[in-house]
Amino acid sequence: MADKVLEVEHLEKYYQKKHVLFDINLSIQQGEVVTLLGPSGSGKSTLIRCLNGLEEYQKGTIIFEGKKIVPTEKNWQQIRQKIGMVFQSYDLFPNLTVIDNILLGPIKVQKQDKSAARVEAKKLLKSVDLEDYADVYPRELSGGQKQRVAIVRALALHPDFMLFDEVTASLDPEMVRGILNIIKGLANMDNMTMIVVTHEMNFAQEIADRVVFLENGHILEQTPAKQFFSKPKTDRAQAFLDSMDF
Ligand SMILES: Nc1ncnc2c1ncn2[C@@H]1O[C@H](COP(=O)(O)OP(=O)(O)OP(=O)(O)O)[C@@H](O)[C@H]1O
Repeated sequence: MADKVLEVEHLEKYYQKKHVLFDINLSIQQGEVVTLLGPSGSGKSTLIRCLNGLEEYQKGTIIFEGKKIVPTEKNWQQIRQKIGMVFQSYDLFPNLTVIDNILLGPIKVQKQDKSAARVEAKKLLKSVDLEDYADVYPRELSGGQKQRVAIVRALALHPDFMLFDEVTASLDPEMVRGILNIIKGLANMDNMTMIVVTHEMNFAQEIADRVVFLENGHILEQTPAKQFFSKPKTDRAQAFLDSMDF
């Protein structure tokens, strides 16, 4: 049986008094691609931010590769380096060139060898058709190009686990396919474990091994993707799929 990468048990999350995640239980194996689906406001972003240590949580445990993720404890920065995250909003540093955005983490945080990290960054840029953009600033890039840089920046840290949060939501339609194809390529790599939050149902169907369906902060079902998209277990998930027009 494949190794367990992530184990979430009885997770509860509040924003002040607002209870937003309820008794979340989730177990992900190495190489598994999970899409996290659910209506707007159901808690998808909050859940993956908790998994990456970006949000504190109030109850339960998150164990990543055998280590507990607790944002208030010292070791979480180290654990987090193994988890790559790409957001809807790119979050590139505007005052750094593309290559410096990519190299910041590998060199400053991970202390990778500078010249080797640069060679690898260039290779990764080439893999997303941006080899000529290493020395430009983010403001000179289109949304799709910025998102490709953000993906490369995450990959340069050699993550074991990737989290994608609505990464095509801010993009013009003609940019979306290119980004989805890159993620699809990653999903097909052996041993790349990922959680993808998306509203692109055809894409979710193409890449997912399993669907986790969230509503109002509760996991209503966790179903193999094939089954989910042909006949989900719950009426709520069926209603969600019916509303998605795909
Ligand atoms: N920083 C915050 N402070 C207070 N409440 C928040 C905060 N962030 C999110 N929420 C609330 O938590 C709930 C879950 O939000 P979240 O963004 O996780 O949902 P989502 O499923 O990712 O939504 P969407 O698909 O629209 O991005 C919502 O009710 C939201 O209003």
